[in-house]
Amino acid sequence: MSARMIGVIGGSGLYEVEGLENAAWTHVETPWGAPSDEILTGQLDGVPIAFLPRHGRGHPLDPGSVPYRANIAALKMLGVTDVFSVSAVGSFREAMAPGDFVVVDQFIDRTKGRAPSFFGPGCVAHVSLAHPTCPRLSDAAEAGASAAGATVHRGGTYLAMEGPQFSTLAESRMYRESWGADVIGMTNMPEARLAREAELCYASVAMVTDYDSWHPDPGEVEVTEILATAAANADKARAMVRALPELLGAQRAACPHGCDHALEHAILTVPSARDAQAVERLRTVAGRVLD
Ligand SMILES: CSC[C@H]1O[C@H](OP(=O)(O)O)[C@H](O)[C@@H]1O
Ligand SMILES: Nc1ncnc2[nH]cnc12
Repeated sequence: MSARMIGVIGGSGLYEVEGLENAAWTHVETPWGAPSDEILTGQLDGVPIAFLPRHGRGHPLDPGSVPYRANIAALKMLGVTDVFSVSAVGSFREAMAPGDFVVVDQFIDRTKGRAPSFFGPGCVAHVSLAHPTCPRLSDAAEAGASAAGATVHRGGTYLAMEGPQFSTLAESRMYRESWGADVIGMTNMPEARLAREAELCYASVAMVTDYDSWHPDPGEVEVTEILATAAANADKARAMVRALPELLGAQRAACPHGCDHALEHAILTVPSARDAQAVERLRTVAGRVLD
């Protein structure tokens, strides 16, 4: 067993959490720059917790400008072991209605030009991403969201689009009918990839805010509708976060799904061929396998 620290990345409509003991906003600098904002640290029920608003307080960052590598690296550097990502999404399924929560388990990545990896020239690694979310954390997310009174759907495929514009009607129909996506958003990729590379357990809680553009009613996505639904959901999201420490506990057994050992056999570059600067940067997220 080892000490647990819960990380929460808050999406559109969730810019802070309440009730933390010893709450403090902390600046963290990483080899990949500064994260989206300062990180709110403290304890809930005796469990250390770190909260990061993905778009920054006041929402200055669009989905393509979010510093995904710095965000994940900063959480790792603070000692976070388990990451809950909270996001606003459009729904491709009638049954996943605005206001519902979906505990996502798969992704389709349609983002463009975002740095997808901590690794690269000088230190090459290939981690498995067949199962990009952690079932143990997803169990806790599902239980926490249910306890918060949300209607929760367990499992779903999140299509990550580049944005910032919403999808065309043709894209929306294709993602829904041909690609089998269940929800759509703009931020869970490369976030989930990077969490895996940093050996962090990662669960994604998607809060449905709209039916994207495939649905005849209303037939268009309006950001005002999204923000109104996200604001109405924010209390449930905060209640879910408050439930997590008790559900998970302060001590953590190794992940039965191997998230915390994802890099075990992933680094291909032999020590003698590694770039010293790349390795120095990587120590913050992959020190376990580099030291
Ligand atoms: C506010 S509308 C679009 C915006 O909302 C979602 O943000 P997040 O995933 O951080 O909750 C979506 O991905 C877009 O960034
Ligand atoms: N319909 C939608 N498309 C992309 N991102 C979203 N976030 C919330 N609703 C969305």
